[in-house]
Amino acid sequence: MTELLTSAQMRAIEQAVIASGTVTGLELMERAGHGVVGAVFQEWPTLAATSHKAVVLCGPGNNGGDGFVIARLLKHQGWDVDVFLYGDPDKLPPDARTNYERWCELGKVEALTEDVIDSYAENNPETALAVDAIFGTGLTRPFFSLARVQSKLNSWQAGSFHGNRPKVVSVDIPSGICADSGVYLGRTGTSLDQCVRANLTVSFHRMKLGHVLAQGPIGAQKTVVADIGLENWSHPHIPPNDVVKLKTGHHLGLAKRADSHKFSHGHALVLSGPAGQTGAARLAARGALRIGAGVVTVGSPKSAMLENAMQLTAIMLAEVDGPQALRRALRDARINVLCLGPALGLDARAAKLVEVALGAGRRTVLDADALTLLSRDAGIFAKLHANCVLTPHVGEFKRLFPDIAAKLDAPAATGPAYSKVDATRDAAKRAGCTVLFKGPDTVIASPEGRASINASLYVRSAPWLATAGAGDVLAGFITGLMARGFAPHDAADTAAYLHTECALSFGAGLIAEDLPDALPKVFKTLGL
Ligand SMILES: NC(=O)C1=CN([C@@H]2O[C@H](COP(=O)(O)OP(=O)(O)OC[C@H]3O[C@@H](n4cnc5c(N)ncnc54)[C@H](OP(=O)(O)O)[C@@H]3O)[C@@H](O)[C@H]2O)[C@@H](O)CC1
Ligand SMILES: [K+]
Repeated sequence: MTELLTSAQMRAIEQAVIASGTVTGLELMERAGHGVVGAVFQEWPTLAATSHKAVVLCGPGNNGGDGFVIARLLKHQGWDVDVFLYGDPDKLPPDARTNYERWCELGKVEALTEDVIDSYAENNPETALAVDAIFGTGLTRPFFSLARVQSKLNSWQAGSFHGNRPKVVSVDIPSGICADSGVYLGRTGTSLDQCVRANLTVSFHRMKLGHVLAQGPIGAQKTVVADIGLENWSHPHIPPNDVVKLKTGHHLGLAKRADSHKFSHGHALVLSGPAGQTGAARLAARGALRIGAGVVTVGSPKSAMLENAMQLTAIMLAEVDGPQALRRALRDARINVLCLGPALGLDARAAKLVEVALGAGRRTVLDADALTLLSRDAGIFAKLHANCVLTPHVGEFKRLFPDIAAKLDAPAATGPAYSKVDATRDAAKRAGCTVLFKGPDTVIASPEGRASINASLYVRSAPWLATAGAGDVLAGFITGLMARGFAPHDAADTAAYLHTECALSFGAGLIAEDLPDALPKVFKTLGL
């Protein structure tokens, strides 16, 4: 796990460390500049080998201040550096102003206007590096007057000026992206083309939420984090649940004890749909078994018993034709988790099964059709409890929480914009249970405000996961982990992490059946 910070949290950390007297804001800015230059040289060793030409675009705040530091450091290494400033130098905040003045001893500063890039790119084809230090975590509203600068920077990088393609590095976050939401703060209806698209983004201390949410990763392309010496100042006065965690492969708690037996790892019951619609439940059941549930049973309607029996081996089969049968099955207290939804159906039987399952109060994963049933019946929705996990994709989320989804979809005119984390937290609070809101930026939130993200982004990008049945397997993974005793939130974020790892491990050509079977290899990689 690592933390993803908001702008306000980053500012609080920065202010606390400065107030402690251990470091000044100016020193932090210097470290930030060094961090960017170091990251650039590491990313492109040819740039480190000899001096080149760079253009540094500075904005009116401390992001611009970092830009002046970078310009100075490159100049000291023999680079030819041109610097542009958007805004009035006299209005720069103190540390940025100091670095502006230090730069002025080395070179000139020209005004950054809308048309700068056109003429600059025409006249400076040898430029190897463009530094985007226009706005960072302080961007709170769209900056219309520079919209052309951003889009021209993108075309330049794409080679539209005589084929010259400078590398673009964004300082902290691509200018235009809201650091708290990843939302591009642009003119309504403008395209993302007008957000800076970097080749590399260098953030400080921790990634911000905007690096993994919404359009942030499209702008950032690749994000690295520079250490600016704030490590022991993680989050003073910031309540732990306010800090969003990015799931990583550390401390997943997946090892099994040598002296355990199958029932110490729980018994999951996955309810199947009618004949002809049984594959999804079996995918979920296989996922639950592979991830380590001790026993998994598919509860099948009478009509589908033969169909299920012909395709199940290690997974058990029980006839659960309707709500009465489910009540009977639940007399077995060893069944500690239920999974409902994958191709369950949308008829009265299915609705009744969801109602009975929720009434049992056991750990319950609700996916697919079960989510649609919840969105149709407020009475059933009201039965959700803290042991449930909902796993909506964006369409299901819209049906379940239409007002929250509308707020998330509304074009953002100001920052911090309402984010997917905000939306998932609000949804979890309303539902009274854990919500896993799927996407490349899967957000998991619980009613008390805890939130984490599984990012299938950057080097973990897993486009082959967009395949039929992958969601059923994810529901099964969560089910299996809850059977093993994981709390709902932990089960959901660990399952989402492993789901992506399975896709990455299998690679191209992945179909849903491959996901559970990729788990042993993933476990081995994790040292299990
Ligand atoms: N935190 C740390 O530990 C460290 C932070 N560091 C660096 O500081 C950066 C944060 O600096 P920051 O707070 O000064 O914000 P920044 O992004 O430069 O912009 C704010 C300025 O832009 C203005 N402005 C905003 N929107 C606008 C618009 N649409 N159009 C026009 N103007 C607009 C806004 O004006 P205002 O809203 O006040 O009117 C204000 O003047 C951070 O990203 C990192 O790079 C590092 O040095 C090391 C340690
Ligand atoms: K920037």
